[in-house]
Amino acid sequence: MATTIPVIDFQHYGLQVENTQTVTDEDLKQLGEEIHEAFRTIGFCYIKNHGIPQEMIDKAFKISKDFFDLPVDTKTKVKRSVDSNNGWVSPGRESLNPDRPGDLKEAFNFKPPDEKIFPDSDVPEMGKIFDEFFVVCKKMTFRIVDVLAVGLKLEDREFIRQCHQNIGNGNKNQTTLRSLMYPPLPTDGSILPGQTRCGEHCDYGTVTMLFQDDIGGLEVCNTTGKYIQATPVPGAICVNIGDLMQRWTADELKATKHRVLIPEDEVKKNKGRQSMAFFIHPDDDCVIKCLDGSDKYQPITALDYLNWRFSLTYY
Ligand SMILES: O=C(O)CCC(=O)C(=O)O
Ligand SMILES: [Fe+2]
Repeated sequence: MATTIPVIDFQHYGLQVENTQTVTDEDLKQLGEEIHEAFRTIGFCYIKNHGIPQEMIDKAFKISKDFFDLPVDTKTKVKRSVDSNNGWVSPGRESLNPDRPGDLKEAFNFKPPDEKIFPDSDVPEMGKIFDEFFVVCKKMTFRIVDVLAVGLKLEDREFIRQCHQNIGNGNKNQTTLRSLMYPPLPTDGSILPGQTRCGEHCDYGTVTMLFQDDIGGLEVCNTTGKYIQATPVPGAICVNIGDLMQRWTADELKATKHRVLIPEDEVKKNKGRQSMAFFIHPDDDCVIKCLDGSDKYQPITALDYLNWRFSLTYY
């Protein structure tokens, strides 16, 4: 029974390994087994030694903070548009658990090549930093799905990677970098009953990479149905499976519910929290058909599936 989130060491297949030809089958098999076991049970793992430079992560957090600190009027100019999902999502706009009041968070979504979404005159470097970060996250995605293909014992080890070829081309793939800000919590009693930082939900896509600051608060539902802390592990990325991957693998892998509650600790309550999620989706026209041939779920394109999920989140 999985009651904790395992840490998987990517030292042999992180981005620091430039020439992947040198990676042994044995190393890949080991990683494949570890990631498969994590996603088959708790649906989450941490990846350490991933090779994404810490400096890049820090810069993306810093520039996001500069953005969220802008006045509401300025942020409103780059508000999320329904047709692209890109842009600013204002506080309370989303309830990831529709049974709860609006989440106490704001967010900024980016999917290239929509450069016009950045508030260039107010935060000049934002577009460049997000672009660079997106590219490196894409590279890391391929490492993760390669390992997953090995773990799933797919005949074609490149199959999942090929289904994600168009990441970064927003006209063909919906993979999105989302920066999140959970502001310090109001002390004036305005928090509604049941309101939280981020309601219980599963992610929609195949895989999510989550970068979080050191405040913590993310909780993951383990196999016993109990929520456990996904305490930030310095330097590690928190990685999880989304509903579409569960569907694709005919429930062999598990998309796990997670949430961010209001901290009980007064000091943490008065602090903001930041995280960044890279939500990975297959190419829009990729038909998601159960990999085991069971047809447990009807085949559906990645885009149709995502649009259906969005229609339940935003109304
Ligand atoms: O901020 C976090 O730690 C989690 C955010 C999350 O789960 C999401 O946006 O889907
Ligand atoms: Fe999530």
